[in-house]
Amino acid sequence: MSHHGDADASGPRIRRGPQTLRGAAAAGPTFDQLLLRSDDPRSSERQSTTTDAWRVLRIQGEFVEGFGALADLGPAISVFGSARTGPGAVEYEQAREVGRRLAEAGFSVVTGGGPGAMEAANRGAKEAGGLSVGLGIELPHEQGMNDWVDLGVDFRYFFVRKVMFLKYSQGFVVVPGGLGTLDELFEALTLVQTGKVTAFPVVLLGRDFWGPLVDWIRDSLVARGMVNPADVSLLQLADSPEEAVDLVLNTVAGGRWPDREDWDPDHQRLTADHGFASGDPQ
Ligand SMILES: CC(C)=CCNc1ncnc2c1ncn2[C@@H]1O[C@H](COP(=O)(O)O)[C@@H](O)[C@H]1O
Repeated sequence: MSHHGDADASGPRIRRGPQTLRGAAAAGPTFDQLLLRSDDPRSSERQSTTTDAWRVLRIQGEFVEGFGALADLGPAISVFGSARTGPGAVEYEQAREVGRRLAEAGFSVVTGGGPGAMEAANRGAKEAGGLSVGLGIELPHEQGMNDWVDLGVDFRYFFVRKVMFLKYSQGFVVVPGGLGTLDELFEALTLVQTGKVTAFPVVLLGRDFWGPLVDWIRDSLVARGMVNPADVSLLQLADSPEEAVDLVLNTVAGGRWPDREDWDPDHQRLTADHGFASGDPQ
């Protein structure tokens, strides 16, 4: 599935939806770039309106494809982390162990499908015989889905993809990462804080890395009344992959790890005796 090396042979490539573009053809923008750029005020408004109306249909289609591909996923946990954490790094091995332990517990492992910590978690899941899922994103000069993804879905739009992480997993494990990782982490926290999703565990693996952020949230944001103290308790810190997986699964399961019998496929959630409400963003 990987196309590593292609870029060296024929120059950088970009993916635009189903298209792979190289050379002169790769000069164009991605779908996200097209959507998010402001209109040139001199261009005709009518043309922009027409283009965006069509774009809405494409966005709808992307939701339909994503929902269709993931509907039968079963219990799943998403793992987020840096795209730049390479094999051999402590964080890479930790993400791999998280993937492995989740798979051994019967959970599918969902990542952004890219390199680094995403690849590591997919790898751990696949090595343990679990279902390894990648929700990829079209990025300029992106390398493509990592080799350890069994079920891969590529998205053109970041926001559509983010809905999929929330809707089809019952908790997040977050290993060290940068802006992309922080975005995914804070989106989950905001949705829980505002009641858009409930009972959604978020576990941060790596106390040294995440501790100062959690301290800042508590000492600065909570102290100034900008964050409700109860919402900080949504964040759980873990020192090891084993602890991270225990924390996320115990929270999902209300103390007992679920198995497939406990899964209600019609509602994409664990059955009521687990106390698991919904991972479905409104
Ligand atoms: C080497 C490189 C930048 C590759 C980019 N390739 C990517 N492919 C898929 N998801 C990604 C990629 N970059 C960022 N993300 C998303 O943002 C998070 C990582 O961003 P960051 O490296 O922490 O900020 C991941 O959990 C993933 O969901």
